[in-house]
Amino acid sequence: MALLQVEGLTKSFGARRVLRDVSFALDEGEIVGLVGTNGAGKSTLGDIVAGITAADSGLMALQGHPYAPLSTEDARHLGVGVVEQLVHIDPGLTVAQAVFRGTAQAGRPQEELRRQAQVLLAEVALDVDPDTLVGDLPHFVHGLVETARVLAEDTRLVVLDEVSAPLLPSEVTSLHSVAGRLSRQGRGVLYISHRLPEMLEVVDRVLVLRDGRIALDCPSAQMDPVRLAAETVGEPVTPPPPRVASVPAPVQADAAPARTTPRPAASDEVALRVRNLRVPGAVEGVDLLLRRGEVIGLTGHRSSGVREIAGALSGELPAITDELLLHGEQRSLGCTDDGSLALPVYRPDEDAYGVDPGETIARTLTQEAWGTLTDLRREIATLRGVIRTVHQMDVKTMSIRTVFGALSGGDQHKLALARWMSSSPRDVVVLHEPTRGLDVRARRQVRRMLDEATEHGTSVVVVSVDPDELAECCDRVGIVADGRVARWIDTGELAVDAVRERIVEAATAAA
Ligand SMILES: Nc1ncnc2c1ncn2[C@@H]1O[C@H](COP(=O)(O)OP(=O)(O)OP(=O)(O)O)[C@@H](O)[C@H]1O
Repeated sequence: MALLQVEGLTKSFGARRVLRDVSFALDEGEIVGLVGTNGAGKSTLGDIVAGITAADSGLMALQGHPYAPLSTEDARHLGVGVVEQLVHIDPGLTVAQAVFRGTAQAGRPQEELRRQAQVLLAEVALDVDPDTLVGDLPHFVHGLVETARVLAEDTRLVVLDEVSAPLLPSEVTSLHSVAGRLSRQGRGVLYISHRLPEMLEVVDRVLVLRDGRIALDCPSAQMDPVRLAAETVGEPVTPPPPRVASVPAPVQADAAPARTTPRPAASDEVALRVRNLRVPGAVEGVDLLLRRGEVIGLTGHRSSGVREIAGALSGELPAITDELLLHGEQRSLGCTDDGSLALPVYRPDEDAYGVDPGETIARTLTQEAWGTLTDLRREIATLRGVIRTVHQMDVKTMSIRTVFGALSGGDQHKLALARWMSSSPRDVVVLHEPTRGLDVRARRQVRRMLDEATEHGTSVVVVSVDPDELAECCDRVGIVADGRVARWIDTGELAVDAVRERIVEAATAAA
């Protein structure tokens, strides 16, 4: 008997029919991957299973009994837990209180909860003091706190909605160990992710949600990331084009044969030169050279200093250098005078991206104040621009008057990034995880956005945990360890998966 049986689920939001006829089964001890494009309805399906939202029609059964949860509490009571894509935990709670909130143990003495929380946090490989306030934790940790909360309960089925999205490969491995343990205990896991190569390492079976239906239900052993990406979007997916080398590169055994429209090479002009960058207690002496039109990546473990390097460049952290040149001009760091460097920085997990979630797509993407559009031709051009962006980014919506907050997580991120890229000065920018939570097509679109920006002379520093993102977007990737760049990897003429492997290897070796 299946642990969860789903038959003919449908769900619409207004005129948008998201789930048309979804049927699948998930067995005890099975880890099942759920993939689909942004806005395909993965979270909606996960939310229905977890009692967050109700289906319009269709049936579910849990261990053979009719299952129609009225709320998350109801679902939890029946043995179904969820870690939502956008985790909201009261920042005033301690980690121990957060782990046990809403559970049967919540009323137990604090010291007991503290001890139990420590065990659960170790299980999700989270090295934080249970007395830490949630508000003092970095955002990426919240999903792991929620995962510990699910473990605290006697759940039979767990929905993990993009929990891996902000995690380093080593942290994803720990998450996978948790999923493996759940599976060995006979519990089921519905695992939603856009990080396909990693997902295929842990799931037993993969479901592709397309056009409101399960378009493919396939054992993971018969699937590879490229085919899965194609199944997700319903057409073949070409790898992103490489940078044109200014000097022809020697042919490599793992060179990518099929990439055709290359990104133009960066110019020789230096956009940013940093010598001996130091951030007290975190960065020991980093040299950076960023050419005009170049995209460099930086990655490393949480304590490697990578975030602090980015923080220093954006002027958020006090730092010192022996030399700092921005387009040949001497600059200073970490001070507030006119000569200080404060590179514009984009982060996907900033509160609602600085966007009002109740504002329409049209207004969100329109840079001018709405009331000032008095010239009809300009107004039409502006709205055309909005529609073009929505199309290019493949945003699933019925109208540009849809409010931003009603879009799927990935669609929100795409538009927020497009808005940010078009508004910030096109010079040198820092992007944190520009493709986080995006489907393969949207990732290509972001890559095109970066190509366009670099063609206009913008130079980019990408800070990321995701080896695929770094391999797809960057010309060079610096592996940061112990406050220094331990190694640079040239993505040059290599195939994306070969670059990815090198990044993972180098990052693991440097950790
Ligand atoms: N509360 C809501 N009100 C209106 N529309 C909604 C609501 N929740 C979801 N939708 C719409 O349902 C569709 C599916 O959203 P969902 O979040 O399930 O997609 P997803 O596959 O999880 O996407 P992503 O990969 O971007 O997270 C989207 O078009 C979204 O705009």
